[in-house]
Amino acid sequence: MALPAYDVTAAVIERDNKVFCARRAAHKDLAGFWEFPGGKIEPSESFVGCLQRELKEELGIEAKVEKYLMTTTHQYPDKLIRLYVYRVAWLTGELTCSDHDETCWLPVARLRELKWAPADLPILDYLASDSRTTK
Ligand SMILES: Nc1nc2c([nH]c(=O)n2[C@@H]2O[C@H](COP(=O)(O)OP(=O)(O)OP(=O)(O)O)[C@@H](O)[C@H]2O)c(=O)[nH]1
Repeated sequence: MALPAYDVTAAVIERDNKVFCARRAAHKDLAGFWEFPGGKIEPSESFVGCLQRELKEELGIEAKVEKYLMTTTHQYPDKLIRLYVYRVAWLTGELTCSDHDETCWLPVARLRELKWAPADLPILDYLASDSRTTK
């Protein structure tokens, strides 16, 4: 039987030359793994609309989705994830985390110190080679 497939958006938010990282909480799948904030696209929702909604729900911020960066696909044992990654500017709102159990800001060169969700590893490669991202 075919595994379920999900379209998921994820945000690379940079401030002061550091990237925002969030750890999946104990009640979630992939608990303890780090990820970029975002979530599953709901029916008839746009990718940008999904990301803005998720960032409002999870972090309490209004965000401007600035640029599409990449898509990465990963087959987990129980599902296929297609991750659509965008560079996002944090516009307003105090960043408070309701969905993750830990967060941090790291320069791109240090992102690999965290244990990332396997689907995210190509994103780290992308950021390391992206001239716009501060290393
Ligand atoms: N948001 C996000 N999800 C990721 C990343 N990497 C990755 O493998 N995923 C996977 O993509 C899926 C996103 O689901 P989610 O649980 O965060 O999304 P959601 O809040 O919309 O869904 P829910 O209502 O089922 O909890 C999870 O299976 C998660 O493990 C990432 O960097 N960001």
